[in-house]
Amino acid sequence: MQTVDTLIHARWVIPVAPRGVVLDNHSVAIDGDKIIALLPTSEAKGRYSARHEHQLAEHALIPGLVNLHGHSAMTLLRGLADDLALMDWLNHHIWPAEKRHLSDEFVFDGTCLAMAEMLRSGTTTVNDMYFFHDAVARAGLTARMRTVVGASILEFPTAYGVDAEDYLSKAISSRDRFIGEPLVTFTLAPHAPYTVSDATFRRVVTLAEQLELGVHCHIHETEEEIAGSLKEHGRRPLQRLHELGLLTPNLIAAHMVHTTPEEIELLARQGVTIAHNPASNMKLASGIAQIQAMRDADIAVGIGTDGAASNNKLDMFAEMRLAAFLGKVGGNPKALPAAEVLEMATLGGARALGMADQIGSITPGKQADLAAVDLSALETQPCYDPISHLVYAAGREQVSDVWVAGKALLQSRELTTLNQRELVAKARWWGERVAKA
Ligand SMILES: CSC[C@H]1O[C@@H](n2cnc3c(O)ncnc32)[C@H](O)[C@@H]1O
Ligand SMILES: [Zn+2]
Repeated sequence: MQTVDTLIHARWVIPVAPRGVVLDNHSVAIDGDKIIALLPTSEAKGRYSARHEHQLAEHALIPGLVNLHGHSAMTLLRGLADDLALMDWLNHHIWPAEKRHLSDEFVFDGTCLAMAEMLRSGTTTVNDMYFFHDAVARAGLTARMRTVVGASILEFPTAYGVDAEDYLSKAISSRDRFIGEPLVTFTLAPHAPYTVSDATFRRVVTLAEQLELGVHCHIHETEEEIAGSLKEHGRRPLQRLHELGLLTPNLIAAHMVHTTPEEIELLARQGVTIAHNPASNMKLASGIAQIQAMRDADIAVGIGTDGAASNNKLDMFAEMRLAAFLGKVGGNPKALPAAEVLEMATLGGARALGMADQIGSITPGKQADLAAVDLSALETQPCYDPISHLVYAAGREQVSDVWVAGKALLQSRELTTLNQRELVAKARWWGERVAKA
């Protein structure tokens, strides 16, 4: 008998790679931060003894979900401005509120609140993009959630920086302070083609190459963005970014709602990856991204929630369902089937982040980032196909347990690293200040 840290016995294990596989009555053995074995429960019980053993008799065990595009701290601005188009929402509501209220403390508290919500929804990795990068990283370390800190860069002053040089230097020093933290990594996050100059994009390309950092940017989110670029630059944003050298496999393009067939070919040729944000794209009336066409072109696509002020949930189960449904509204019911959508929400995100060797599937040798979903609820009975239920029927409240790097962060729906009561009290406190101003 080999002693390991944790043994999880599940009714179903859905490893995600290979796509669509459901393993009945299987177990996952974890030692330290890694998955060391995936095997039938009958064999696991004879081969391993464990310090922590979990019987998940009616659960599906899946890789932790990867939220490929978020602005975590915007939980504290949720519900402040709804039913608006993107630029009206940003210019007249969100940017003024961010200018008035953002601080290191606001971003730390808002990000912890978001992480609590995400962990309770089975999300184990967030690819964030916001201001006060140290606060985001500290929240990730506090929650022990896998965090990719998108160090935002734009041209105009905010509560965090004065100009592009200032944001860039803050990005680099934040990244230097957290080097060596296994759960925290950085990307450079130029906000969007309409807020970042050619010169700054060129600096981002050079720095990303020098420091081996990914790049995360909102691109082709609205028709207005494209019209503005044609007027100002004489070309569509994607063409402009291509000429500036941005289009590489290191780029995560968030939204990419409006694309021509030639642009999909270009994205595929350049190896750009996409963060699909179905709820935010619908709520801001931005449009429907051509995800099936992108998948047909072999583009890596992951799924994101965007911020809680434009979604208004941080619920990857809701996003999976919407992604599958939006895939079909063009008339093809076979577009984006459940198994492919689950793959997008896990391995697709991991691929986009360049982390597919570490996370995104239940594979021995990878990090033990896992979520257990209790399918015994009446809403998910009977169960012919757990992948169908995960995408089409289950809700985030059915997530019972979550592990990141082998550590249990949610146990029977109780958070272990974050204090739920404190988070609620702080959210109320911030809410009163925001409502007053
Ligand atoms: C530069 S960091 C984040 C910056 O982006 C704003 N934001 C939030 N959601 C969106 C979106 O869908 N498109 C563009 N910008 C967005 C957020 O409020 C911050 O100012
Ligand atoms: Zn966004």
